[in-house]
Amino acid sequence: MGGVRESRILIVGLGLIGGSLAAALRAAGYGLENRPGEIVACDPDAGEIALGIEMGLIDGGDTRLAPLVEGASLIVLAVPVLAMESVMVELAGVLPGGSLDGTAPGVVVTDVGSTKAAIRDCALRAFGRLPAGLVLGHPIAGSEKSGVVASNPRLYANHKVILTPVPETAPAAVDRVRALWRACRAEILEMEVERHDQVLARTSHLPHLLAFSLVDTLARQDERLDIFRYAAGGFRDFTRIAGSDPVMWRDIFIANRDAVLASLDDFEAGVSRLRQAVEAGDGDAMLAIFDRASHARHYFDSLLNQTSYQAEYQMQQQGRLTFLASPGGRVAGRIRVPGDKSISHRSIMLGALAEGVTEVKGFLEGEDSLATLQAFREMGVAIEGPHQGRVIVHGVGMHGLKAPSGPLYVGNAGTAMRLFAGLLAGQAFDTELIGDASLTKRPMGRVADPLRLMGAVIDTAEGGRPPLKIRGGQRLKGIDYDMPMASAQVKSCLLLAGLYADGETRVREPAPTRDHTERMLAGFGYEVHRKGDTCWLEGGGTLAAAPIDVPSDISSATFFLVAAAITPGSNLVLEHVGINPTRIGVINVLKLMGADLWLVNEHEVGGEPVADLHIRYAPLHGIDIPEDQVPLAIDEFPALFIAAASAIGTTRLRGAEELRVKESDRIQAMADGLAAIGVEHTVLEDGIDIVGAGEREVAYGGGRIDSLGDHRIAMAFVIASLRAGDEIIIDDCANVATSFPGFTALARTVGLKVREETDEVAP
Ligand SMILES: O=C(O)C1=C[C@@H](OP(=O)(O)O)[C@@H](O)[C@H](O)C1
Ligand SMILES: C=C(OP(=O)(O)O)C(=O)O
Repeated sequence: MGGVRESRILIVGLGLIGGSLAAALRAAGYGLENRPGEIVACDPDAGEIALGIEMGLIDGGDTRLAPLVEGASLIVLAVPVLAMESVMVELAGVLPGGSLDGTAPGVVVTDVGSTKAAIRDCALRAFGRLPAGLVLGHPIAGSEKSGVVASNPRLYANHKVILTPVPETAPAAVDRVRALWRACRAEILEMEVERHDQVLARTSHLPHLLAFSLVDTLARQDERLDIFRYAAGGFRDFTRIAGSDPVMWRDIFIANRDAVLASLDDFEAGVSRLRQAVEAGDGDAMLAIFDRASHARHYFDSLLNQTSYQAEYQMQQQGRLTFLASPGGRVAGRIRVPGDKSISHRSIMLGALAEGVTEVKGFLEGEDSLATLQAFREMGVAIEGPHQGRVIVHGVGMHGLKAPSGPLYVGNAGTAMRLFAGLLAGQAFDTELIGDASLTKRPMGRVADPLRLMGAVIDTAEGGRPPLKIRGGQRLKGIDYDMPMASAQVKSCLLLAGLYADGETRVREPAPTRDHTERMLAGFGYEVHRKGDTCWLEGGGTLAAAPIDVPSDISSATFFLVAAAITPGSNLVLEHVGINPTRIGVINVLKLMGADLWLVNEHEVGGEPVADLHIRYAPLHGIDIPEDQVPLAIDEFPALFIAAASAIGTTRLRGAEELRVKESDRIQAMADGLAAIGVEHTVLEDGIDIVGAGEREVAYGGGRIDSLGDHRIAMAFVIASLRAGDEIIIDDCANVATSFPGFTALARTVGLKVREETDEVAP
């Protein structure tokens, strides 16, 4: 009976909640056969006690509290919220002084009430202080059924129990209550009292109030209850909880009055917005609301079921997805990798700001671009899809975005955060941009500083890191900006802010960087000028929706290009890959190294050139990578390092310090991984020298790699397995879903021997 060391548990109030607790403890073996432990219950209804004994849930009970308290080590108060005070007053009278001081073997008291501030205040009145042995708690589980007869031993399994200890609570007492709920197989969280009440007002109390009210309203309108005969599934689903215990719910609404009223105000405002949309026949507004709700609902589902990439992302937070790549094999076939991440982000951004409806094909359904999509939904844009790469964005125009109700979360996506910074600096409302742990370490001063020169008001955390707090309603003015680094994200950020600025915004880049923003703006009818290293636009124009066909991402294709380039016997075609001249550094570098690589079927889709890339194995040679290729291949270096490790001779990279501020420090992360598989190298501040394997068939060993949650590090070492002598195990890989969902499955179809392993959830 894992961890419950109580000699006697007293449950006060033997209804569904108390009875189910007894049933769950019994199911876990507590007090059964010759194991120690006893469960007793107090209830004003002697019939419930008798039933509890008959059902084998409790060993004994009484309608009076005092006789049961002696000998009880843990007391669980499971009475309606408004009955708590009288029970606590009685307890304070019968518990010997000092027994609730939180020290072992003192008594611990906990409760299961649905509101916490009111019960804490009761305790304060009853005991004259908050005893150290009192641990307030709330199992988020229930049923519309009531009474001990409805007890269910599985009621709490995989449900959350929120404990709300206060500063006075003894940690040892919290541990004992945790042990109780762990035995019921519940998931235990801790929260502050006030926060608990606000959260529950929204997620539980409000829906119950609505269900009671809807059923009552309809029942009044139809005294003979005829309409219920015709009620469809939707009615049944929505109103199931209106069958819940009335006394319990009256007490909850009295006890949590203020938080419930606040959530009801929000709800009424929401209903009235929807009412206006229905009244005006405003299909776009309705679609925006329904679409946002539908996606939010699916998101909750996937979180609960732990199946989607959002859940994978959660796992990644705990570093639990591992790739295991067996050595050897060769690559052959014809594949299409997912859509371009940079273009996907921009398709949603410009589509949202355009007049009209933008249809997107080939959209990357990866975590990064989905974060951008979700952020626009939160700013009131109706977006249909994605369904198999198709997305329909109902543009709201340059000034149609609405203030989101909370911070915008962009996950792992540097592109999203930096481009949003510019776009949001020009809005009338305040926003906050937040990201995951990796993004929170990345530099944002590079966008915040020039945006401030334009008149934007932006706060960052220390060292110019996220979160970014952007004050709306500022008048922006165009600037002439010399970028200190070659960054397409900074350039794009400033151009997007420039759309809202007075006059011209000019950006000079020290080396050419990807120009998807400029091309797409032009495709949406917005004039962008370029002369030499400078591009500029004039603020105040409008965007006209245009269809977008997103090519396959050359950065994702790179892993397979390198795979084929390093593996004898390989022959592979990658279809419909974007070959924008500002992105083809990897093709140039591989060709310089001697790769047998050529392009077929070159054509243009929606302003972006594409081609099928054909590659066959040919021995690679180490080279000094030309510095002008660095920005054109910036995301491709992790894979190119593997090409270098498999080549004949040494490859030298310089001028690539930007690699240190990506999802990880990619120079160091790759160097550590190369060291783990025995590849000789020298790390420099702005680059690396990598000594290739020469003509050896097995180029290096196997080993265990930490991807540091960086998708490109993870995928690079999967490719390395083709020339490894032993298995390569790569930890912390869930972030591969940010840019390349389905990577391992696609890799297997062309001949890689890679599988995924997910650790069990730690208790
Ligand atoms: O603009 C873009 O879409 C991107 C620009 C590059 O970042 P920098 O601008 O920081 O070089 C690149 O690394 C990133 O994956 C995508
Ligand atoms: C650097 C990358 O992306 P971002 O900056 O958008 O996080 C990348 O995908 O390699």
